[in-house]
Amino acid sequence: MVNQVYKALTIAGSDSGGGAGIQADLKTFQELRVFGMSALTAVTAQNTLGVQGVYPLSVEAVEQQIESIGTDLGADAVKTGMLFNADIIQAVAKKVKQFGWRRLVVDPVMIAKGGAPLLQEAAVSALKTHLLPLAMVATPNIPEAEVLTGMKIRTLEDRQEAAKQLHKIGVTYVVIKGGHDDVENAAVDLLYDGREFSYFKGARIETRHTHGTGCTFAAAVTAELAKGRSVHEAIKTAKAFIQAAIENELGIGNGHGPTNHWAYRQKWMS
Ligand SMILES: Nc1ncnc2c1ncn2[C@@H]1O[C@H](COP(=O)(O)OP(=O)(O)OP(=O)(O)O)[C@@H](O)[C@H]1O
Ligand SMILES: Cc1ncc(CO)c(N)n1
Repeated sequence: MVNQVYKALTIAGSDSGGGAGIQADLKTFQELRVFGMSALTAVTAQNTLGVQGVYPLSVEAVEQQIESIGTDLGADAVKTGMLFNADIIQAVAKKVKQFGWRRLVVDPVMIAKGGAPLLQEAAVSALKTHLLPLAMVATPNIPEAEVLTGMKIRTLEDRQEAAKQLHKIGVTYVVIKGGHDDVENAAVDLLYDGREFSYFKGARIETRHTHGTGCTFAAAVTAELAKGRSVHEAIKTAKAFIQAAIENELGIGNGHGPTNHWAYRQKWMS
């Protein structure tokens, strides 16, 4: 007998270097035993040193890929990453509504670690108007939460206030990640569900190999949601997944290397 197959779709950009974007998402889905599908929004020429080129796809190409998946395979959960421009964002929102996808994780990717823009400035308002209100979970890092709310986030109280604002926009569960906030050698992610705050804490690891941490974390949340887990459970697993992936660095490339997507599985096998 075939076990139940859970399916997740990622709508994002390709990272030729394999550490972030579509590649990180599909690897993470696979590691968590979820069948991964993809709709590409852009191709990036990228490695551990930076982004050398960004080549967006047409709106038609994005829509058709989603249509092909939605009309046949279906998806138990959907993640968005790099969407690049307002037209693509609107098209993705339209398709998410068309197929009634409720388990939607929006990772509002804006800039790569080296500073290269992965979202046009004019597209921020499209994200707020069209896509975030459909999100079950949104996973901004602190700089992204600042852009989305127009706030400066310095303290934990600021982060809580930003989470409340994003909840008002229509995000059901807001996660503001703490990778950029060094508090007592910990990396603490905050979750707001509209009523209370929860905190997911991990030891901060001193490493330069953090390329794709955000994509990998959000992909792990998506995979767990595809299996029907609660948002709290999904974030707990995602935090353990990214912690193992950062701790067991691969040390490849000459710059900010990728995380280790198979570390979490090895931890349970050894
Ligand atoms: N040095 C670190 N040690 C431990 N955990 C970390 C570290 N850096 C990031 N994390 C964790 O990794 C996850 C992703 O967080 P981060 O804030 O780095 O995302 P991001 O900035 O969106 O990543 P990306 O560079 O891929 O865009 C979070 O769970 C965060 O707590
Ligand atoms: C394609 C792509 N998506 C997301 C990120 C953010 O890590 C990246 N560097 N590249």
